[in-house]
Amino acid sequence: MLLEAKHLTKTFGEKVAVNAVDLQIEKGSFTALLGPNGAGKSTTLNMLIGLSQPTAGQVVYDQQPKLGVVFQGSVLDNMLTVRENLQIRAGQYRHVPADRVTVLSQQLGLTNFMSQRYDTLSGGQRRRVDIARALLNNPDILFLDEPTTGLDIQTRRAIWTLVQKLQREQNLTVILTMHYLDEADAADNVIVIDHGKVLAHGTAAELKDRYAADLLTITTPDVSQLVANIDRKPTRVTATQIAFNLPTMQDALDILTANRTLISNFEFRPGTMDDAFLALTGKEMR
Ligand SMILES: Nc1ncnc2c1ncn2[C@@H]1O[C@H](COP(=O)(O)OP(=O)(O)OP(=O)(O)O)[C@@H](O)[C@H]1O
Repeated sequence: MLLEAKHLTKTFGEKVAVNAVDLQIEKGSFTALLGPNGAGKSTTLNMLIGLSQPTAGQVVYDQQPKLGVVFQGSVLDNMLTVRENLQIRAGQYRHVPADRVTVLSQQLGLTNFMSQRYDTLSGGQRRRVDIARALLNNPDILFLDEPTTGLDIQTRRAIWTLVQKLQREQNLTVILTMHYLDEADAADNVIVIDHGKVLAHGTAAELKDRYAADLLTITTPDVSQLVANIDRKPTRVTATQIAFNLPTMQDALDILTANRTLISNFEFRPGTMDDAFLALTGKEMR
């Protein structure tokens, strides 16, 4: 185990921001802390990186791994170019190889805008530079606090591809917080947090299996006959449609085959991370 949090707790006055959170992080894994605004994600992250002291509980690191952190707000200088920013930061570490900035700029696709001032970059370009900055000291664990918030969908995908590539190719351990549920698919380990507590954890597929039923919607000329035929409680019935939450796709196939003649159309949708999140927290992702 590379990193373990035991009963991690943080209170601000009366407010319990993080409540006895247990976490286990394996080397080379990709962990996503998922939760709505105010769930306690950033507070947890800040304790893991040592920026904030837990009120109770502890963070235990195996050996002394090097940490890289991408904060929500950038820590780079707007008035300097990308190259200047990275070189100045590289100079603040000991033992950073002379070609590190060049290597990272190639790896992260920054070469075209190295001479551009940081404040003239697009959101996605900035985020890539922020990630390069966090990788200067060749960290064992990369922490990212909501790295894709505020970016458009294509840029978000590009950032995910990049982070996954770093994880796979360099066996980097990645821990991040996120808001967009569809992106949790990339993680090996999704930890759903709300009100400072871990509500569930597992792979995205496990969470979907456990908390997000598949949805079968059938369009039929005879709703009442179909209701009578099927020995399950529908989740929704209209004049022409009937919908069921089902544990597996096989259940959907059974219903469709047995009622073929009554079906004019159907839609089958596997459970999504949004469904799982809704089931776990009782609220839509904000
Ligand atoms: N320094 C502080 N003083 C008082 N309350 C705080 C402080 N920092 C965080 N909190 C509270 O603790 C709770 C958890 O905040 P935190 O920033 O960890 O949430 P989050 O899950 O990261 O939310 P977001 O997705 O909005 O960033 C919130 O209710 C927040 O208002």
